[in-house]
Amino acid sequence: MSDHEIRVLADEEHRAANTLFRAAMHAPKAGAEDWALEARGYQPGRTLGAFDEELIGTAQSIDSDLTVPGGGTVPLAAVTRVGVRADRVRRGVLSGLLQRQFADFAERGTVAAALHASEGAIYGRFGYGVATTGRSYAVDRRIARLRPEVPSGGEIELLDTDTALDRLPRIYAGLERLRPGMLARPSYLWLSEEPFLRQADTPLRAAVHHGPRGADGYARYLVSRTPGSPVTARVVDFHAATAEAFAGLWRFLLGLDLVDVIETRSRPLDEPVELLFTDPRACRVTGVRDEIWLRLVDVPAALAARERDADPLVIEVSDPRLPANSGRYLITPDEVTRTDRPPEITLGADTLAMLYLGGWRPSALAAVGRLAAANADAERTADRLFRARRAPWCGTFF
Ligand SMILES: CC(=O)SCCNC(=O)CCNC(=O)[C@H](O)C(C)(C)COP(=O)(O)OP(=O)(O)OC[C@H]1O[C@@H](n2cnc3c(N)ncnc32)[C@H](O)[C@@H]1OP(=O)(O)O
Repeated sequence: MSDHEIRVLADEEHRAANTLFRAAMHAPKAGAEDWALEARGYQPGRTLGAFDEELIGTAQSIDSDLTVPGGGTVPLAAVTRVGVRADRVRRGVLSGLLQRQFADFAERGTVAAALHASEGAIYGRFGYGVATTGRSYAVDRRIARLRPEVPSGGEIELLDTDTALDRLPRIYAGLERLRPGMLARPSYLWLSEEPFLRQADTPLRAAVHHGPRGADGYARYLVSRTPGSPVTARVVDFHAATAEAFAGLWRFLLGLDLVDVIETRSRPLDEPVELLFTDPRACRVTGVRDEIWLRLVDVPAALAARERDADPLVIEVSDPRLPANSGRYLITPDEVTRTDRPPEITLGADTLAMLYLGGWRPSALAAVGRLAAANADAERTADRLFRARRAPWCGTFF
Protein backbone atom coordinates (compact mmCIF):
# COMPACT_ATOMS: atom_id res chain seq x y z
CA MET A 1 0.00 0.00 0.00
CA SER A 2 1.31 3.49 -0.79
CA ASP A 3 1.33 6.24 1.77
CA HIS A 4 -1.31 8.68 0.56
CA GLU A 5 -3.92 11.05 1.87
CA ILE A 6 -7.45 11.26 0.50
CA ARG A 7 -9.58 14.38 0.69
CA VAL A 8 -12.44 16.17 -1.07
CA LEU A 9 -11.15 18.53 -3.76
CA ALA A 10 -12.08 22.20 -3.90
CA ASP A 11 -13.74 23.44 -7.10
CA GLU A 12 -10.48 25.02 -8.31
CA GLU A 13 -8.80 21.59 -8.11
CA HIS A 14 -11.31 19.89 -10.43
CA ARG A 15 -9.31 20.67 -13.54
CA ALA A 16 -6.22 18.87 -12.19
CA ALA A 17 -8.43 15.87 -11.37
CA ASN A 18 -9.91 15.98 -14.87
CA THR A 19 -6.44 16.08 -16.44
CA LEU A 20 -5.33 13.15 -14.29
CA PHE A 21 -8.41 11.13 -15.20
CA ARG A 22 -7.98 11.87 -18.90
CA ALA A 23 -4.32 10.85 -18.76
CA ALA A 24 -5.29 7.59 -17.01
CA MET A 25 -7.69 6.94 -19.92
CA HIS A 26 -4.94 7.90 -22.43
CA ALA A 27 -6.91 10.97 -23.51
CA PRO A 28 -5.47 14.46 -24.02
CA LYS A 29 -5.93 17.27 -21.53
CA ALA A 30 -9.15 19.26 -22.11
CA GLY A 31 -8.54 22.52 -23.97
CA ALA A 32 -9.68 25.75 -22.34
CA GLU A 33 -12.96 25.81 -24.28
CA ASP A 34 -13.84 22.18 -23.50
CA TRP A 35 -12.89 22.61 -19.85
CA ALA A 36 -15.16 25.66 -19.54
CA LEU A 37 -18.03 23.30 -20.46
CA GLU A 38 -16.79 20.17 -18.68
CA ALA A 39 -16.18 21.99 -15.37
CA ARG A 40 -19.93 22.53 -15.00
CA GLY A 41 -20.45 18.76 -14.81
CA TYR A 42 -18.59 18.57 -11.49
CA GLN A 43 -20.96 18.56 -8.53
CA PRO A 44 -19.21 20.65 -5.83
CA GLY A 45 -17.75 18.63 -2.97
CA ARG A 46 -18.06 15.28 -4.79
CA THR A 47 -14.61 14.79 -6.29
CA LEU A 48 -12.01 12.99 -4.21
CA GLY A 49 -8.27 13.35 -4.68
CA ALA A 50 -5.51 11.04 -3.44
CA PHE A 51 -2.20 12.75 -2.75
CA ASP A 52 1.32 11.75 -1.88
CA GLU A 53 3.45 14.80 -2.68
CA GLU A 54 0.99 15.60 -5.49
CA LEU A 55 -2.35 14.46 -6.90
CA ILE A 56 -2.07 10.76 -7.84
CA GLY A 57 -5.68 9.56 -8.03
CA THR A 58 -9.25 10.74 -8.27
CA ALA A 59 -12.85 9.53 -8.16
CA GLN A 60 -16.02 11.55 -8.64
CA SER A 61 -19.70 11.00 -7.96
CA ILE A 62 -22.95 12.77 -8.75
CA ASP A 63 -26.22 12.53 -6.81
CA SER A 64 -29.08 10.88 -8.65
CA ASP A 65 -31.98 8.50 -8.06
CA LEU A 66 -32.28 4.93 -9.27
CA THR A 67 -35.54 3.36 -10.42
CA VAL A 68 -35.97 -0.03 -8.74
CA PRO A 69 -38.28 -2.98 -9.52
CA GLY A 70 -41.84 -2.00 -8.65
CA GLY A 71 -41.32 1.60 -9.80
CA GLY A 72 -39.91 3.16 -6.61
CA THR A 73 -36.61 5.01 -6.44
CA VAL A 74 -33.61 5.07 -4.09
CA PRO A 75 -30.89 7.73 -3.70
CA LEU A 76 -28.00 6.81 -5.94
CA ALA A 77 -24.41 7.98 -6.38
CA ALA A 78 -23.36 7.89 -10.04
CA VAL A 79 -19.63 7.16 -9.81
CA THR A 80 -17.42 8.37 -12.62
CA ARG A 81 -14.02 9.77 -13.65
CA VAL A 82 -12.00 7.26 -11.62
CA GLY A 83 -8.28 7.22 -12.38
CA VAL A 84 -4.89 6.66 -10.78
CA ARG A 85 -1.64 8.04 -12.15
CA ALA A 86 0.11 5.35 -14.19
CA ASP A 87 3.24 5.46 -11.99
CA ARG A 88 1.21 4.90 -8.80
CA VAL A 89 -1.11 2.01 -9.77
CA ARG A 90 -1.47 -1.25 -7.79
CA ARG A 91 -0.59 0.37 -4.48
CA GLY A 92 -4.09 0.60 -3.06
CA VAL A 93 -4.97 4.12 -4.28
CA LEU A 94 -8.24 3.08 -5.94
CA SER A 95 -9.09 0.93 -2.90
CA GLY A 96 -8.63 3.97 -0.65
CA LEU A 97 -10.74 6.21 -2.91
CA LEU A 98 -13.64 3.76 -3.15
CA GLN A 99 -13.59 3.00 0.57
CA ARG A 100 -13.76 6.73 1.29
CA GLN A 101 -16.64 7.07 -1.17
CA PHE A 102 -18.54 4.29 0.61
CA ALA A 103 -18.11 6.04 3.97
CA ASP A 104 -19.32 9.34 2.43
CA PHE A 105 -22.26 7.66 0.71
CA ALA A 106 -23.35 5.87 3.89
CA GLU A 107 -23.20 9.14 5.80
CA ARG A 108 -25.28 10.95 3.16
CA GLY A 109 -28.01 8.27 3.15
CA THR A 110 -27.13 7.09 -0.35
CA VAL A 111 -28.64 3.64 -0.84
CA ALA A 112 -26.75 2.50 -3.95
CA ALA A 113 -23.87 3.46 -6.22
CA ALA A 114 -23.48 2.68 -9.91
CA LEU A 115 -20.74 2.99 -12.50
CA HIS A 116 -19.74 2.06 -16.02
CA ALA A 117 -16.54 0.01 -15.75
CA SER A 118 -13.59 0.55 -18.06
CA GLU A 119 -12.57 -3.08 -17.44
CA GLY A 120 -14.51 -6.05 -16.09
CA ALA A 121 -11.98 -7.26 -13.51
CA ILE A 122 -11.76 -4.14 -11.32
CA TYR A 123 -14.94 -3.53 -9.36
CA GLY A 124 -16.31 -6.91 -8.19
CA ARG A 125 -13.90 -6.97 -5.24
CA PHE A 126 -15.48 -3.73 -4.01
CA GLY A 127 -18.99 -5.22 -3.91
CA TYR A 128 -20.10 -3.95 -7.32
CA GLY A 129 -21.91 -6.45 -9.56
CA VAL A 130 -23.08 -6.36 -13.18
CA ALA A 131 -26.72 -5.35 -12.73
CA THR A 132 -27.71 -4.55 -16.31
CA THR A 133 -26.58 -5.78 -19.71
CA GLY A 134 -26.77 -3.96 -23.01
CA ARG A 135 -27.13 -5.21 -26.57
CA SER A 136 -25.58 -3.28 -29.44
CA TYR A 137 -26.74 -3.62 -33.01
CA ALA A 138 -26.51 -2.27 -36.52
CA VAL A 139 -29.55 -1.92 -38.76
CA ASP A 140 -28.87 -2.05 -42.49
CA ARG A 141 -31.13 0.71 -43.72
CA ARG A 142 -30.76 -0.47 -47.30
CA ILE A 143 -32.65 -3.72 -46.60
CA ALA A 144 -34.70 -2.85 -43.50
CA ARG A 145 -38.42 -2.66 -44.37
CA LEU A 146 -40.98 -2.14 -41.63
CA ARG A 147 -43.62 -4.84 -41.26
CA PRO A 148 -47.14 -3.62 -42.11
CA GLU A 149 -48.50 -4.00 -38.57
CA VAL A 150 -45.83 -1.72 -37.04
CA PRO A 151 -47.58 1.35 -35.54
CA SER A 152 -47.25 4.51 -37.60
CA GLY A 153 -46.28 6.71 -34.66
CA GLY A 154 -46.93 10.40 -34.09
CA GLU A 155 -45.20 13.61 -35.17
CA ILE A 156 -41.41 13.94 -35.12
CA GLU A 157 -39.79 17.26 -34.32
CA LEU A 158 -36.09 17.79 -35.01
CA LEU A 159 -34.28 20.01 -32.47
CA ASP A 160 -31.09 21.97 -32.92
CA THR A 161 -28.39 21.67 -30.24
CA ASP A 162 -29.42 24.67 -28.14
CA THR A 163 -33.09 23.72 -28.15
CA ALA A 164 -32.16 20.09 -27.35
CA LEU A 165 -30.07 21.21 -24.37
CA ASP A 166 -32.96 23.29 -23.15
CA ARG A 167 -35.81 20.80 -23.68
CA LEU A 168 -34.41 17.27 -23.45
CA PRO A 169 -33.77 17.35 -19.68
CA ARG A 170 -37.47 17.99 -19.09
CA ILE A 171 -38.56 15.40 -21.64
CA TYR A 172 -36.18 12.80 -20.16
CA ALA A 173 -37.51 13.56 -16.65
CA GLY A 174 -40.88 12.25 -17.85
CA LEU A 175 -39.25 9.02 -19.10
CA GLU A 176 -36.71 8.23 -16.36
CA ARG A 177 -38.78 5.58 -14.61
CA LEU A 178 -39.67 3.39 -17.58
CA ARG A 179 -37.45 0.53 -16.39
CA PRO A 180 -35.58 -0.61 -13.29
CA GLY A 181 -32.01 0.61 -13.61
CA MET A 182 -32.87 3.99 -15.09
CA LEU A 183 -31.50 7.12 -13.44
CA ALA A 184 -32.71 10.59 -12.78
CA ARG A 185 -30.39 12.87 -14.73
CA PRO A 186 -29.44 15.84 -12.56
CA SER A 187 -28.10 18.94 -14.30
CA TYR A 188 -24.51 17.77 -13.67
CA LEU A 189 -25.09 14.71 -15.87
CA TRP A 190 -26.51 16.81 -18.69
CA LEU A 191 -23.73 19.37 -18.30
CA SER A 192 -21.11 16.58 -18.43
CA GLU A 193 -22.54 15.74 -21.84
CA GLU A 194 -22.50 19.22 -23.25
CA PRO A 195 -19.01 19.18 -24.79
CA PHE A 196 -20.04 16.02 -26.63
CA LEU A 197 -23.35 17.53 -27.70
CA ARG A 198 -21.54 20.49 -29.15
CA GLN A 199 -18.99 18.56 -31.20
CA ALA A 200 -18.68 20.79 -34.23
CA ASP A 201 -17.56 18.23 -36.83
CA THR A 202 -20.43 15.75 -36.27
CA PRO A 203 -23.41 17.71 -34.96
CA LEU A 204 -25.69 15.75 -32.70
CA ARG A 205 -29.33 15.72 -33.73
CA ALA A 206 -32.32 15.18 -31.48
CA ALA A 207 -35.62 13.87 -32.83
CA VAL A 208 -38.54 14.18 -30.41
CA HIS A 209 -41.66 12.05 -30.79
CA HIS A 210 -44.99 13.66 -29.94
CA GLY A 211 -47.85 11.34 -28.97
CA PRO A 212 -51.41 12.24 -27.93
CA ARG A 213 -50.18 13.48 -24.52
CA GLY A 214 -47.10 15.38 -25.70
CA ALA A 215 -43.43 14.46 -25.99
CA ASP A 216 -43.11 10.76 -25.14
CA GLY A 217 -39.75 9.78 -26.61
CA TYR A 218 -36.65 10.99 -28.36
CA ALA A 219 -33.58 9.78 -30.23
CA ARG A 220 -30.26 11.60 -30.24
CA TYR A 221 -27.96 10.61 -33.07
CA LEU A 222 -25.01 11.75 -35.08
CA VAL A 223 -24.19 10.89 -38.65
CA SER A 224 -20.62 10.11 -39.65
CA ARG A 225 -19.49 10.19 -43.27
CA THR A 226 -16.05 8.67 -43.73
CA PRO A 227 -14.93 8.25 -47.35
CA GLY A 228 -14.99 4.57 -48.29
CA SER A 229 -17.23 3.54 -45.34
CA PRO A 230 -20.99 3.24 -45.13
CA VAL A 231 -22.66 6.43 -43.92
CA THR A 232 -23.64 5.64 -40.33
CA ALA A 233 -26.17 7.22 -38.01
CA ARG A 234 -25.04 6.46 -34.46
CA VAL A 235 -27.89 6.61 -31.95
CA VAL A 236 -26.49 7.64 -28.57
CA ASP A 237 -29.61 8.25 -26.48
CA PHE A 238 -33.04 6.76 -27.20
CA HIS A 239 -36.09 6.50 -24.96
CA ALA A 240 -39.69 5.73 -25.82
CA ALA A 241 -42.59 5.59 -23.38
CA THR A 242 -45.01 3.86 -25.77
CA ALA A 243 -45.03 1.36 -28.63
CA GLU A 244 -46.05 4.23 -30.94
CA ALA A 245 -43.08 6.36 -29.87
CA PHE A 246 -40.69 3.41 -30.30
CA ALA A 247 -42.01 2.64 -33.80
CA GLY A 248 -42.32 6.31 -34.75
CA LEU A 249 -38.72 7.06 -33.85
CA TRP A 250 -37.46 4.00 -35.74
CA ARG A 251 -39.59 4.98 -38.73
CA PHE A 252 -37.94 8.40 -38.63
CA LEU A 253 -34.40 6.95 -38.37
CA LEU A 254 -35.07 4.61 -41.27
CA GLY A 255 -36.23 7.59 -43.31
CA LEU A 256 -32.92 9.46 -42.95
CA ASP A 257 -31.72 10.12 -46.46
CA LEU A 258 -28.15 9.22 -47.46
CA VAL A 259 -27.69 6.95 -44.41
CA ASP A 260 -26.65 3.31 -44.95
CA VAL A 261 -26.49 1.93 -41.41
CA ILE A 262 -28.08 2.84 -38.09
CA GLU A 263 -26.00 1.79 -35.10
CA THR A 264 -27.12 1.74 -31.50
CA ARG A 265 -25.11 0.78 -28.45
CA SER A 266 -26.03 -0.86 -25.18
CA ARG A 267 -29.79 -1.17 -25.60
CA PRO A 268 -32.17 -3.16 -23.33
CA LEU A 269 -31.98 -6.91 -23.90
CA ASP A 270 -35.73 -7.22 -24.50
CA GLU A 271 -36.06 -4.34 -26.98
CA PRO A 272 -37.65 -5.93 -30.08
CA VAL A 273 -35.91 -3.94 -32.82
CA GLU A 274 -35.39 -6.89 -35.19
CA LEU A 275 -39.11 -7.64 -34.99
CA LEU A 276 -39.91 -4.32 -36.64
CA PHE A 277 -38.55 -5.59 -39.97
CA THR A 278 -39.84 -7.94 -42.65
CA ASP A 279 -36.35 -9.46 -42.59
CA PRO A 280 -35.20 -9.61 -38.94
CA ARG A 281 -31.61 -10.04 -40.15
CA ALA A 282 -31.66 -6.41 -41.25
CA CYS A 283 -30.78 -5.94 -37.58
CA ARG A 284 -27.40 -7.48 -36.74
CA VAL A 285 -26.35 -7.83 -33.11
CA THR A 286 -22.82 -6.47 -32.83
CA GLY A 287 -22.21 -7.04 -29.14
CA VAL A 288 -23.66 -7.86 -25.72
CA ARG A 289 -21.88 -6.45 -22.68
CA ASP A 290 -22.21 -5.40 -19.07
CA GLU A 291 -23.86 -1.99 -18.84
CA ILE A 292 -23.96 -0.70 -15.25
CA TRP A 293 -22.28 -2.13 -12.18
CA LEU A 294 -24.31 -1.63 -9.03
CA ARG A 295 -23.19 -1.44 -5.39
CA LEU A 296 -25.77 -1.65 -2.61
CA VAL A 297 -24.51 0.76 0.04
CA ASP A 298 -27.47 0.18 2.38
CA VAL A 299 -28.71 -3.37 1.84
CA PRO A 300 -31.81 -3.29 4.10
CA ALA A 301 -32.99 0.06 2.64
CA ALA A 302 -32.41 -1.22 -0.90
CA LEU A 303 -34.34 -4.45 -0.27
CA ALA A 304 -37.19 -2.56 1.39
CA ALA A 305 -37.51 -0.19 -1.60
CA ARG A 306 -38.00 -2.83 -4.31
CA GLU A 307 -41.10 -4.98 -4.90
CA ARG A 308 -41.05 -8.29 -3.01
CA ASP A 309 -43.85 -10.38 -4.48
CA ALA A 310 -42.82 -13.86 -3.26
CA ASP A 311 -43.00 -16.20 -0.26
CA PRO A 312 -40.88 -15.19 2.74
CA LEU A 313 -37.18 -15.85 2.22
CA VAL A 314 -34.14 -15.60 4.52
CA ILE A 315 -30.94 -14.46 2.83
CA GLU A 316 -27.51 -14.17 4.38
CA VAL A 317 -25.30 -11.43 2.92
CA SER A 318 -21.57 -11.13 3.46
CA ASP A 319 -20.05 -7.71 2.83
CA PRO A 320 -16.48 -7.35 4.15
CA ARG A 321 -16.07 -3.81 2.70
CA LEU A 322 -19.30 -2.48 4.27
CA PRO A 323 -19.73 -4.83 7.27
CA ALA A 324 -22.90 -3.05 8.46
CA ASN A 325 -24.64 -4.80 5.54
CA SER A 326 -23.52 -8.30 6.58
CA GLY A 327 -26.12 -10.48 8.22
CA ARG A 328 -29.39 -12.31 7.69
CA TYR A 329 -32.52 -10.69 6.36
CA LEU A 330 -36.07 -12.02 6.37
CA ILE A 331 -37.71 -10.69 3.21
CA THR A 332 -41.51 -10.74 3.00
CA PRO A 333 -43.98 -8.77 0.87
CA ASP A 334 -44.64 -6.53 3.89
CA GLU A 335 -41.20 -5.88 5.30
CA VAL A 336 -37.48 -6.60 5.43
CA THR A 337 -36.13 -7.38 8.91
CA ARG A 338 -32.92 -8.70 10.44
CA THR A 339 -33.31 -12.28 11.64
CA ASP A 340 -31.48 -15.17 13.33
CA ARG A 341 -33.33 -17.78 11.30
CA PRO A 342 -31.18 -20.16 9.22
CA PRO A 343 -30.39 -18.75 5.78
CA GLU A 344 -32.05 -20.19 2.67
CA ILE A 345 -29.84 -18.20 0.26
CA THR A 346 -26.23 -17.23 1.07
CA LEU A 347 -24.45 -14.71 -1.12
CA GLY A 348 -21.94 -11.85 -1.29
CA ALA A 349 -22.85 -8.17 -1.65
CA ASP A 350 -21.67 -8.17 -5.29
CA THR A 351 -24.01 -11.06 -6.17
CA LEU A 352 -26.94 -9.41 -4.40
CA ALA A 353 -26.26 -6.28 -6.49
CA MET A 354 -26.43 -8.43 -9.64
CA LEU A 355 -29.85 -9.76 -8.60
CA TYR A 356 -31.27 -6.55 -7.28
CA LEU A 357 -32.67 -5.03 -10.51
CA GLY A 358 -33.75 -8.40 -11.93
CA GLY A 359 -30.99 -8.78 -14.50
CA TRP A 360 -30.02 -12.33 -13.46
CA ARG A 361 -31.91 -15.31 -12.10
CA PRO A 362 -30.67 -16.55 -8.72
CA SER A 363 -30.81 -20.14 -10.04
CA ALA A 364 -28.43 -19.16 -12.87
CA LEU A 365 -26.03 -17.59 -10.40
CA ALA A 366 -26.29 -20.69 -8.17
CA ALA A 367 -25.35 -22.81 -11.18
CA VAL A 368 -22.01 -21.00 -11.45
CA GLY A 369 -21.36 -20.98 -7.71
CA ARG A 370 -22.12 -17.30 -7.10
CA LEU A 371 -24.71 -18.08 -4.44
CA ALA A 372 -25.72 -21.07 -2.32
CA ALA A 373 -29.34 -22.17 -1.93
CA ALA A 374 -30.35 -24.41 0.99
CA ASN A 375 -32.79 -26.34 -1.25
CA ALA A 376 -34.72 -26.23 -4.52
CA ASP A 377 -37.69 -24.43 -2.92
CA ALA A 378 -35.44 -21.63 -1.72
CA GLU A 379 -34.00 -21.27 -5.21
CA ARG A 380 -37.49 -21.12 -6.74
CA THR A 381 -38.63 -18.50 -4.22
CA ALA A 382 -35.51 -16.43 -4.90
CA ASP A 383 -36.15 -16.67 -8.65
CA ARG A 384 -39.65 -15.33 -8.10
CA LEU A 385 -38.54 -12.61 -5.68
CA PHE A 386 -35.84 -11.23 -8.01
CA ARG A 387 -37.58 -11.70 -11.34
CA ALA A 388 -37.90 -8.77 -13.76
CA ARG A 389 -41.06 -7.78 -15.65
CA ARG A 390 -38.88 -5.82 -18.09
CA ALA A 391 -35.16 -6.22 -18.63
CA PRO A 392 -33.44 -3.74 -16.36
CA TRP A 393 -31.44 -1.11 -18.18
CA CYS A 394 -29.86 2.22 -17.37
CA GLY A 395 -29.54 4.03 -20.72
CA THR A 396 -27.48 6.89 -19.28
CA PHE A 397 -23.76 7.14 -19.80
CA PHE A 398 -21.77 8.88 -17.05
C1 LIG B 1 -16.03 4.33 -13.16
C2 LIG B 1 -14.86 4.66 -14.02
O1 LIG B 1 -14.46 5.78 -14.08
S1 LIG B 1 -14.09 3.41 -14.86
C3 LIG B 1 -12.48 4.05 -15.26
C4 LIG B 1 -11.43 3.45 -14.39
N1 LIG B 1 -10.15 4.04 -14.77
C5 LIG B 1 -9.32 3.47 -15.67
O2 LIG B 1 -9.55 2.39 -16.20
C6 LIG B 1 -8.09 4.27 -16.00
C7 LIG B 1 -6.83 3.40 -16.04
N2 LIG B 1 -6.61 2.66 -14.81
C8 LIG B 1 -6.41 3.23 -13.60
O3 LIG B 1 -6.49 4.44 -13.42
C9 LIG B 1 -6.11 2.32 -12.44
O4 LIG B 1 -5.34 1.22 -12.87
C10 LIG B 1 -7.36 1.77 -11.71
C11 LIG B 1 -8.21 2.93 -11.22
C12 LIG B 1 -8.20 0.91 -12.62
C13 LIG B 1 -6.91 0.92 -10.53
O5 LIG B 1 -6.26 1.73 -9.57
P1 LIG B 1 -5.18 1.09 -8.55
O6 LIG B 1 -4.81 2.19 -7.59
O7 LIG B 1 -4.10 0.45 -9.31
O8 LIG B 1 -6.03 0.00 -7.80
P2 LIG B 1 -5.64 -0.69 -6.42
O9 LIG B 1 -4.15 -0.69 -6.26
O10 LIG B 1 -6.42 -0.07 -5.31
O11 LIG B 1 -6.15 -2.15 -6.71
C14 LIG B 1 -7.11 -2.80 -5.92
C15 LIG B 1 -7.22 -4.22 -6.40
O12 LIG B 1 -7.78 -4.21 -7.72
C16 LIG B 1 -6.89 -4.89 -8.63
N3 LIG B 1 -6.94 -4.14 -9.90
C17 LIG B 1 -6.77 -2.82 -10.04
N4 LIG B 1 -6.89 -2.49 -11.34
C18 LIG B 1 -7.12 -3.63 -12.02
C19 LIG B 1 -7.31 -3.93 -13.38
N5 LIG B 1 -7.29 -2.95 -14.31
N6 LIG B 1 -7.56 -5.21 -13.71
C20 LIG B 1 -7.56 -6.18 -12.77
N7 LIG B 1 -7.38 -5.96 -11.43
C21 LIG B 1 -7.16 -4.69 -11.08
C22 LIG B 1 -5.54 -4.79 -7.98
O13 LIG B 1 -4.67 -5.79 -8.43
C23 LIG B 1 -5.88 -4.95 -6.52
O14 LIG B 1 -6.12 -6.33 -6.23
P3 LIG B 1 -5.94 -6.95 -4.76
O15 LIG B 1 -6.98 -6.28 -3.91
O16 LIG B 1 -6.16 -8.39 -4.98
O17 LIG B 1 -4.55 -6.56 -4.36
